[in-house]
Amino acid sequence: MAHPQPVSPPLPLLQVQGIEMRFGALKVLDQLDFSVGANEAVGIVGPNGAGKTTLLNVLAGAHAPSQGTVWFRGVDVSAWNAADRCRSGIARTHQVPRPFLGMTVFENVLTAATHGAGMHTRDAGDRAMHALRLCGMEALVNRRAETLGLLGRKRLELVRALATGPTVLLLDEIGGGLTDAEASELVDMVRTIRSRQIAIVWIEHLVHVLLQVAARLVCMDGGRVIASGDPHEVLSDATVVEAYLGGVAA
Ligand SMILES: Nc1ncnc2c1ncn2[C@@H]1O[C@H](COP(=O)(O)OP(=O)(O)OP(=O)(O)O)[C@@H](O)[C@H]1O
Repeated sequence: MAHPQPVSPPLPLLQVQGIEMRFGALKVLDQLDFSVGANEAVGIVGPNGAGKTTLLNVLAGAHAPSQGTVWFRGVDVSAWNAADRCRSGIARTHQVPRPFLGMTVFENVLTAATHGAGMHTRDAGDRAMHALRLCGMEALVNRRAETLGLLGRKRLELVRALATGPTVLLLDEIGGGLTDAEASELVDMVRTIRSRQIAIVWIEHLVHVLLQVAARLVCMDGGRVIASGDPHEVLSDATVVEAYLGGVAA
């Protein structure tokens, strides 16, 4: 009789293990472990200074940690820089959108596809238009980025990240400064992106916005993960309530 083969759990898509990140004497990430699975949507919350953006920078290759390993699709990418990681499928947005202000919306997205993803101009043009259409920004292609308001710049930031062809998208507080109605538009865009089987890691202080997308919530404090799991369970965890919610349950 054939014996059943042991089934190994799927490898995480993107994973960090034992990460320590210091800025001089300040230890910002402390033996941190974190992972996101293929197609997963993970939200990250935590008090100011918890190390959330620093973690995103380590995942994206913008910071080289003093210790620890970063794995992407089972490959050790710890020594890869941000450009190499972007080309391999790790895209990110910044807390403050950074479009090329003098360029049009289309040129901004095209540049993401050519420089971020390393595509040739013709393929990059198709990729850029596809990303713009997917996110409902095709009517704005000829607008100069400097004429866009905050929501428009945030939407453009998302489209630029999408145009690099990511497998995982790292979002840093894209909801900040928006009204609830504007944040809903971003949520719709992120959901559309999710529907293309792109994993999401989203840092956000607007928890009610984050919960519309995140299937798992991670709470960080003091450079460590203090809770991870079902969002509502994490938000009622006593350690999270104390560290993040000022002692008052969400
Ligand atoms: N480049 C840097 N040089 C020195 N210190 C830094 C640097 N980047 C971050 N820090 C410090 O590291 C700590 C963590 O910062 P980080 O931005 O990762 O926190 P965060 O959890 O994202 O906070 P917030 O919610 O306020 O954005 C803070 O004390 C910050 O001042």
